[in-house]
Amino acid sequence: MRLAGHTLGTPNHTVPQALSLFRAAGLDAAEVIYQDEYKSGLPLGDRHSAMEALKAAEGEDIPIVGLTPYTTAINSLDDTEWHKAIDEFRGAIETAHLLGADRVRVYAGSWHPGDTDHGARWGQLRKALETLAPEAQQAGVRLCVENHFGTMTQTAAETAALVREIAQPSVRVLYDQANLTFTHDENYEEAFAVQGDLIGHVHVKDLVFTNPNAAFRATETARVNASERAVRSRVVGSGVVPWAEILGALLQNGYDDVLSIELEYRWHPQDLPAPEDGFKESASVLRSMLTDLAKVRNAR
Ligand SMILES: O=C1C[C@@H](O)[C@H](O)[C@@H](O)C1=O
Repeated sequence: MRLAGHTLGTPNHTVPQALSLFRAAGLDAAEVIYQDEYKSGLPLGDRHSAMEALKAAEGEDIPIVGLTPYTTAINSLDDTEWHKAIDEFRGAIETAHLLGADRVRVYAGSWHPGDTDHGARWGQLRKALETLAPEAQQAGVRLCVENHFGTMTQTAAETAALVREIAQPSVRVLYDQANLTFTHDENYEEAFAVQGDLIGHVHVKDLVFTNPNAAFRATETARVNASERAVRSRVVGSGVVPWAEILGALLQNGYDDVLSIELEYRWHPQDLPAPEDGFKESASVLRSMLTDLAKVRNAR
């Protein structure tokens, strides 16, 4: 497996500074946010910033393997909004190609309690992915639909259903067990049962519950706001997500690729150590879990 740092964890670093931090933390690669006005991200369609990031990535020997747009309007019923969202994804695919990154995160539109027209919005989402899939394929990029609250694929079952409906190799699942855990959806065994064969990318983070019985609620998509949280973010290995077992299940399902460490320092810095320490600790915990798994496998 290759360990990547996600720039969600480095809000106060420019992209080149974040790449240097990831190298110092012992990581192998980077996933970079693709969004305007975020210090640790690449602005939409900004070729110059992308080329600077590429130069820094080559200098640090930390390849940028993924981009993370925050676009949500791919399930919009408004034609202008929908086309704008498609164009944003086209920009992300083109930028990923320029950087040599082979994956782009996809939010399955926007979907919140009380929203209506599920069928029509799902149709727009399908149309968006069917439009973008061949373009992504051509660019050597896979579109990874995340298990994510505030979208139409909060659960693993919904994510798998969408990806199976699209049925294109360039559209895969972005597996995020921490999201599934704090929304009280599938546990890892249930998640693998429905989407284990579809995984194209993985986000790694951890948490503890402050109130395990509180029903999940999020009015936003990019984050759960402070007043709605029933969890605290933790460094991988010090929360409730069973990462050693999940890594074993990933390998068993044939996923031996990037694990992207998503320290949620951008949103919840009070819960986490400074990124310099948080990424180093995460890398060391994950490497030790992987070493233990390799020992067990070799002993068979
Ligand atoms: O799983 C996630 C949690 C959010 O905090 C973050 O903004 C988002 O990008 C994500 O992937």
